[in-house]
Amino acid sequence: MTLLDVRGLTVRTGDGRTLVDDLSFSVASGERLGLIGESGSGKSLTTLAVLGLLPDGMSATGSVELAGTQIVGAREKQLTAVRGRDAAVVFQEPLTALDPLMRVGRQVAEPLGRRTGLKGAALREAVGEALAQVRLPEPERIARAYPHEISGGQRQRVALALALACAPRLLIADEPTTALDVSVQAEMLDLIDALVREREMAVLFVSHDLAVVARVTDRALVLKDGRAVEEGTVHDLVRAPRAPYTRDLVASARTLESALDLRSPR
Ligand SMILES: Nc1ncnc2c1ncn2[C@@H]1O[C@H](COP(=O)(O)OP(=O)(O)OP(=O)(O)O)[C@@H](O)[C@H]1O
Repeated sequence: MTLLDVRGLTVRTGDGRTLVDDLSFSVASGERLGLIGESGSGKSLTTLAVLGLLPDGMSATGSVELAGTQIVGAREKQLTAVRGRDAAVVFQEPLTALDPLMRVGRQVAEPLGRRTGLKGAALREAVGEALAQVRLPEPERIARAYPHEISGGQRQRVALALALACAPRLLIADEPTTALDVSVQAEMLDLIDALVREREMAVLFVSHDLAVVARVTDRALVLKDGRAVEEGTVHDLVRAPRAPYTRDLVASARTLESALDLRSPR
């Protein structure tokens, strides 16, 4: 069943510049799609348009159907119902999702309580479980902490717990590991992979890094200057890229890889 169906999505600025141009793709329930492209290619604007969160002054045309709701032109009330329940997002910078003045546990308790109806001690226990599920050590301590009192990697796990608290059918992850140290990045990717598998969620995974996309998704759409240049399985994109731009992406990912090979014997 198609969960997200994007047809002819175009995003323009108030002064008429086209930033995303006639983009079409779909994600089925439980499927994982990567959006890949260099900085400025329109990946973030695409994810924001999917959630009806475009910045003021920008407008979307075309069609974005998320679990049967048309997002383009939807009223705020409809959008509020869809966000969280049908799709939740993890951004590159976890502080965009977290309130700096609220303890972590309370922030996770809000959506969790709304969805499950739990209160008091039962809700506190569920919050602890939600934090443990994203493999946070000492979940009770983390629950009592303010966002600035925990590490960047821990904050990103909390942001993931927050997104998962609503049990969304689609997880949108927009460069969720780009701001993290390389060692923490790999753990985060494995965590997303495992949680998505357990919960049979669909994923729209955005990254400029082909190696990162390859780790989490099976299929990817390559974006350049707001347009789709190629779509296919990650396997085919890597083995036999058709568009020159995809070839460049694969070549630069390989250059990085071979730099590692050269260094390893030393
Ligand atoms: N609020 C805005 N006002 C005007 N132009 C914008 C705005 N946000 C993004 N853009 C422009 O739209 C284009 C696409 O931006 P977008 O953030 O979607 O790219 P991206 O692929 O996600 O890149 P990055 O990985 O750097 O975030 C870029 O040229 C960017 O400069």
